[in-house]
Amino acid sequence: MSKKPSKGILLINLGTPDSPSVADVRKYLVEFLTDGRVIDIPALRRNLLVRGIIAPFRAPKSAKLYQAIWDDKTGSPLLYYSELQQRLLQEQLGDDYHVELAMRYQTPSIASALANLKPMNLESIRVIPLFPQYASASTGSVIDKVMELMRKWHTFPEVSVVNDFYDNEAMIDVFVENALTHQPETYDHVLFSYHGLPVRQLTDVEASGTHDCEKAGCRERIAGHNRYCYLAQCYATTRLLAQKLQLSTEGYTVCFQSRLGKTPWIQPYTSDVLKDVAAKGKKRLLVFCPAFVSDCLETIYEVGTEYATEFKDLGGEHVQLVQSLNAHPLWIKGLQQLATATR
Ligand SMILES: C=CC1=C(C)c2cc3[nH]c(cc4nc(cc5[nH]c(cc1n2)c(C)c5CCC(=O)O)C(CCC(=O)O)=C4C)c(C)c3C=C
Ligand SMILES: [Fe+2]
Ligand SMILES: [Fe+2]
Repeated sequence: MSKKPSKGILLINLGTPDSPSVADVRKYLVEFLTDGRVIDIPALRRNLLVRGIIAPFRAPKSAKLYQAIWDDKTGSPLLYYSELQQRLLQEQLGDDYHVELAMRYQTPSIASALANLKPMNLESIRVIPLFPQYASASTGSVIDKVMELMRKWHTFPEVSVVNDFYDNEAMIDVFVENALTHQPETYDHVLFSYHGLPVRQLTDVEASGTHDCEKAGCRERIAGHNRYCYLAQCYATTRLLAQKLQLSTEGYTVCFQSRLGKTPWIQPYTSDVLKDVAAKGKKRLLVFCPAFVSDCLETIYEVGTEYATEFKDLGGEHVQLVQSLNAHPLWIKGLQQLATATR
């Protein structure tokens, strides 16, 4: 007879449309982009902008991109790999644990995952937002939503949250192992391309509300004052990867992709870096996307197709995306460590 679980683990990733149809992509974009932590402008303006302009114009274009990465059998790569991670982590943790998966936007929802966990009368629930580096727009939004929903519970198990894991050893080792399958020494340059963010979303990283990455030295070090700065965490992840790969500082560049809108986002932008490295005569690029634990639209399409085409148009020869952590057994061990560690 199998034991009743006493501990709950809630894995939460960003979310993906239910299908690559324009209607489902529009529904996804509306839910995602009307989140005040993602587009951090006053609610009325945000709603008008997203519902009236961004979603109607972006949905048909994004739907085409989703159609390009959608698998006939397994659907969205992000959901496919997230479900695999949930299943494999459950197998790894055994009967004492119950592992749920949720998406911040669309399905499976955080509300449904919590509704599954609530009647289990668990001793503890650990929430693991699947974003290695902390940002208010990603991890912050997940925690906000979980708190909003759990606030209504009458009794609480012991609740804990993993707020970041930018230096997780298993994560670093899997990216390195995946890169080694491509013989990194045969590339002219390495890019570490992270998801971008509007610069203004980093000012509240310090309680004064005046955090400035250049003054705080976020590209060089991570310490108490910039502990929760997304940019500082991206550079810290990069230093660990570069060290393990024995890359010289001239051999790689950190950059930020997926910019939306006209306000300044954190720089350098990946598309500008592609121009720079092409102008320097580099022909073969190896690209890591260490802000994602699963391959998704931003890795498979934006890097693997869009940036690869852009680079070739600039005179480059080849862009090789390093596969994400996906269902790598060592990453499942990394998840197990995040699920069980007390730190
Ligand atoms: C203001 C806009 C956006 C912010 C801020 C933002 C932050 C952010 N996003 C991720 C992770 C993912 N984003 C993905 C897709 C995606 N992101 C935005 C916009 C912002 N993201 C849009 C509009 C989209 C949809 C696709 C498109 O239309 O271009 C994905 C992929 C999802 C998938 O289905 O495959 C991920 C993952 C992080 C980690 C983050 C903050 C650091
Ligand atoms: Fe995004
Ligand atoms: Fe910073």
